[in-house]
Amino acid sequence: MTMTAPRAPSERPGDPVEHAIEIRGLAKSYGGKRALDGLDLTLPYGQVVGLLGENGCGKTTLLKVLAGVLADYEGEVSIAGRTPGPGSKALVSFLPDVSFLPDSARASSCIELYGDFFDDFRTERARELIRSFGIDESMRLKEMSKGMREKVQIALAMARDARVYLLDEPISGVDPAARDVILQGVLRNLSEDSLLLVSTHLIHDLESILDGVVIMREGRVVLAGEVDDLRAQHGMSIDQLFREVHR
Ligand SMILES: Nc1ncnc2c1ncn2[C@@H]1O[C@H](COP(=O)(O)OP(=O)(O)OP(=O)(O)O)[C@@H](O)[C@H]1O
Repeated sequence: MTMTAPRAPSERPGDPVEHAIEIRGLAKSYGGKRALDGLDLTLPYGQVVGLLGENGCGKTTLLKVLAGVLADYEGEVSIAGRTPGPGSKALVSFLPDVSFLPDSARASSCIELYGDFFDDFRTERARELIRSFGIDESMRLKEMSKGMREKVQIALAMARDARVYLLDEPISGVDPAARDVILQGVLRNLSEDSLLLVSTHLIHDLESILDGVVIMREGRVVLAGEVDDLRAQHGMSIDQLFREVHR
């Protein structure tokens, strides 16, 4: 499945286009269980794309392969022009769906940790985001609720100047009233030539910020496209379309 973006002004007709993500025939099994089953996907820079699909269809597995966390897969995968691995991690900001920061650390120490680790990390941006999400950076993570920890992790992921952001279920623990504040913070810090790929079950909350959508089923992509085109073609919201695909 392929999604296209308008040509950047610097590109000339005939130039080879570097896509943010290019995947051909991706397969990944856990023991005998097939989680990804010959998945094809091409995504351009400059978009916010929602990754949708029922429980167990392979969203997290796909994001882990793209992030360079899972290496034993079959097929061809390119992200930001590189094979996922140590070389791609400098260009790709990955937010996993589990808490990965030391529990006893204060948010301020996590900011320092990220600053030491990633050349593209912007400390002031992280501070501003954490503040705008209503978190006191002197708090320890273990004193925070699940939603507060999620906010810190989102702020850290978005404070990098990455080419591709991969967010796995970023706002599932955040209360509905705060979700808009978080999403606006995410968009505010997203450069126009980056790709943001975000997996979610909260289609209704995210639909307004999405340029594109990828719908997965049983380890493959069953539908991908620009949200405006899909809404016009099918005469329904993305939320309704998702339900139709899974009926
Ligand atoms: N570490 C693992 N060991 C064995 N099987 C796994 C492992 N991780 C995932 N699976 C299996 O791979 C399949 C895809 O799982 P994955 O977590 O990628 O789905 P998902 O679409 O992210 O689901 P959800 O929406 O529930 O988060 C599932 O059948 C799951 O049981």
